[in-house]
Amino acid sequence: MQHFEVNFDGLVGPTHNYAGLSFGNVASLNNAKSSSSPKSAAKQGLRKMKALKDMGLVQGVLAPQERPDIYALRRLGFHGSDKEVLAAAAKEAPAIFRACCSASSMWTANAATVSPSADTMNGKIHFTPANLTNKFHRSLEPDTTGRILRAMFANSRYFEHHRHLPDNEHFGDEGAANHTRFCCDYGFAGVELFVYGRHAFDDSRPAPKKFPARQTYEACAAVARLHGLSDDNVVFLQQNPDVIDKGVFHNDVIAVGNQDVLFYHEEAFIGQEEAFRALEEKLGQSMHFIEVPSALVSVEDAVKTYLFNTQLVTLKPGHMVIIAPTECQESDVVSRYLENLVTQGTPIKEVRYFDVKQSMRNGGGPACLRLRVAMNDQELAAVNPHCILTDSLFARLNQWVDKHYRDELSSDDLADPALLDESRMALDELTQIMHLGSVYPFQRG
Ligand SMILES: N=C(N)NCCC[C@H](NC(=O)CCC(=O)O)C(=O)O
Repeated sequence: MQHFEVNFDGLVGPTHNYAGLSFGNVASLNNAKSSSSPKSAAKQGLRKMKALKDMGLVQGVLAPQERPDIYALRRLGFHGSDKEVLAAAAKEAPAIFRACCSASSMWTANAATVSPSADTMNGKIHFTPANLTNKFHRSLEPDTTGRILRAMFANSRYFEHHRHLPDNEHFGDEGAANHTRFCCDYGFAGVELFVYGRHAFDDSRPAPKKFPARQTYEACAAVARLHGLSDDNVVFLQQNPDVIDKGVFHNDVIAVGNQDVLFYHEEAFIGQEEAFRALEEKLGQSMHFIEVPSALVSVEDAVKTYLFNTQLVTLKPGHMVIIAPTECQESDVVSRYLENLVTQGTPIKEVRYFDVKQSMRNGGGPACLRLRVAMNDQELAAVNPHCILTDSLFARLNQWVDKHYRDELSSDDLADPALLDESRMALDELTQIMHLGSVYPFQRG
C-alpha cells in the first residue's frame, strides 16, 4: 500500500478583495481598501498547485464559496430581491456588506482539521470544518465548507465528517492552521499537535492582551475527541501570547511541521520543552526540532515575510523542500537564513519561491492556501477524482478563470450587481467541472 500527503489548495474566488477585515492580522489591516486582482490571485494559486503536482506530489483543489453572501445579509434583516439586498446593505451597513463579500475561504488551512485513518479509533479519515467564530466574515464559511468536503470525500467507508463546533468564541476553532501531524512516514500512526492561543474556561491562564487568540484549548480538545484520537497520539501546546500580540494570529505564521520535522521560531510557544518531550515519546522516535533564534530572524521579520507560513513537502525519503513566498526571497535576512538552512544537514534540502502576493496582502501565504490530507492509495481512489489536479484540470481551471474573473476589483465594485451574477455563473460552471453537485446556497433554492 502506498501513502501520500495530498495538499488541497483553495481556489481563489471571484470576489477576492482587500477589506481590512482581520484585526490582529497585520497584512489585512495594512492593505485595507487597496484594489485587488481576482484573476491574478486565482492564477498565482493555480501556478503553485501545478508546480507541486509537477514535483511529483498529489495535488488537490478545493472550490471557493458563494459571495456576496446574500443569505447572511437576509438573516441580518436586508430584504427584497437579491439586488435590493445588495444595494441596501452596501449603503446602510458598508462594513458588514464588505465582510459578506470576502473570498476568505481560499485559505483552506482554516477550512477544517483532518486526522488521517492511521491515527483515529475507527480507522477512517476524520474531518471537522472550522467554525472560525473570531471573525464575522470567516464565520460564514463552515456550512458550505462541510458540504464541499462531503462532496469531495463522499465515501463513508473511508471518510467521516463532523459538524463544526458550536459557534461561540469559547470553542473558537481555526482548523489545520493550528494543527500539525507528525509521523515517521505518512502511513504510520502519528502524533497530532494541537496549538491553542488561550483557555476559554480558565481566566487564570496566560492570554494575549492586544490581539485576539482565535483558537481555544477547549476547541482543540473537542476536535481530538470527535476524531477518536487518544492520549497516546495527541499533544496540546500553547502559543506564546506575546507573539499573537505581534501579529501571529495562527500557529502556522510561526511554525510548520512535516513528518519528523518541526521548524519554528524561538518565541513561538510557552512550555515547549515538556511538549517536545511528549511528542518524541508518543512518536517513539526522535524529531528534528529546527528552532530559528530571534537573534537571526525577529518575530516581526517572520510575520512580514511569512518564513513559517511555508510548506514543507517530502520529495523523497529524507529530502524535504520548503515552499516559500517570494517575500522571503526579497528579505536579505530571511533569504540568507534559508540559504544557510538547506546546508545544515537537516531533512530540509531545498527552498523554492512562489509568487502568491495577491493572497499575501491579506495575510495568506503558501501554507494558508492548503489543507493537508494524508491518505493511502485506497482512500485516494475514493476521493472525487475531479478535485485532483491533472494537466487537463489545470488548463480547464485557467480557462474558467479567464472567462469569469475580473482583472481588477476595488471595494466600490463589490456593490456592483453584475458581480453577484458573474460569481454565481462561475461557481455553477465550477460545480460541473469538479462534479460537486449543488453545494452552493443559490443552487439549492
Ligand atoms: N494563516 C492562515 N492559515 N490563514 C490566513 C488567513 C488570512 C485571513 N485574512 C483575511 O480574512 C483578510 C480579509 C480581508 O481583510 O479582506 C484571516 O485573517 O483569517
